[in-house]
Amino acid sequence: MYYVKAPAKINLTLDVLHKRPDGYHEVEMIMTTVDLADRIGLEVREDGAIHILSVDRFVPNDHRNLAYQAAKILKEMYNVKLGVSIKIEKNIPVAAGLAGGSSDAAATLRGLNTIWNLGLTLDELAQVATKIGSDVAFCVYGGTALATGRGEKIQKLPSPANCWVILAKPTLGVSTADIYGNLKINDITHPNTEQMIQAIKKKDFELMCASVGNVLEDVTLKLYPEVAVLKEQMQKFGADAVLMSGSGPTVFGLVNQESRVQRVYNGLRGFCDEVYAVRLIGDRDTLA
Ligand SMILES: C[C@](O)(CO)[C@H](O)COP(=O)(O)OP(=O)(O)OC[C@H]1O[C@@H](n2ccc(N)nc2=O)[C@H](O)[C@@H]1O
Ligand SMILES: Nc1ncnc2c1ncn2[C@@H]1O[C@H](COP(=O)(O)OP(=O)(O)OP(=O)(O)O)[C@@H](O)[C@H]1O
Repeated sequence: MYYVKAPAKINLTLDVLHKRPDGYHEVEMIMTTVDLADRIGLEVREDGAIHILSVDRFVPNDHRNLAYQAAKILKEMYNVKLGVSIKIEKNIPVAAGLAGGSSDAAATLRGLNTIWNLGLTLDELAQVATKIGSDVAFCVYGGTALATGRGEKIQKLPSPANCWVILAKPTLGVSTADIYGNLKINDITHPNTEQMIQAIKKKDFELMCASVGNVLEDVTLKLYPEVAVLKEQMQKFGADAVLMSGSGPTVFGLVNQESRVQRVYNGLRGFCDEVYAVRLIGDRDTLA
């Protein structure tokens, strides 16, 4: 079995510029990977079939799985005769705003490139990724990046100031399409993406905390008030910056002092079953 790591992402910023004629939203967002990861095991099959093995009851075991779709598209595009068995060990919460499915698909692309001996570059794999979902291209590279277009155009950024990330996921899943669908374009407070880029380049933790922003947050908070409560709790327990990731409902807190990590983590455990204290990975080389 050949294993590949599929880390979760958080959005340090997420801005929407306008709605496009194709129904997608033109975005400008900064994403970075954290060290909460699924593990994808791949085994070549001589019969050409694609099989998914997953024990998580929320993760589909068939063609609906994004890892399955990744294998199918890659196989068709490059006329591969071999098949694959894909084992998914799920650690990233599902439908959480952490790109779990997208990262599984991206890891599958990277892994198949190796075990099917395709010799493709990451840029070529990212092209394939855009056919699977908007977040998959970013997940092919990992690290930290500015994503534009519908999320598939990736410009690499250096890794930000290192810090702890507390993730808290309430027991509800959200539909990304619903959240974008409820966004009122004329009623948006835009985050300062340029300032966040400067904060990352200077490895300035305080400026990074001052620059976080996600225009989807208000939409999700209105639909699910429990997410707002979680945000307040995270602030109260002393995180330096608190934001919802992606379309939610996971809320993350940035903390740079190790002594405060435990306080925020323990405080939230009282309110929320799924709490994780992880570190920013931020650097794409860690995927290699
Ligand atoms: C919320 C984020 O996760 C932030 O990173 C992404 O923008 C969404 O990425 P994703 O889950 O990979 O999204 P996709 O699977 O491509 O799209 C799901 C649905 O979200 C909406 N969608 C997604 C991306 C985008 N730029 N505009 C949209 O309006 C569309 O209704 C689409 O049908
Ligand atoms: N490998 C996979 N892991 C998890 N969910 C998957 C996978 N493949 C397909 N799905 C489906 O995708 C849905 C969304 O799951 P996912 O965990 O990717 O959401 P997300 O973290 O909100 O993604 P994003 O942040 O990219 O919007 C799930 O409800 C599930 O049915």
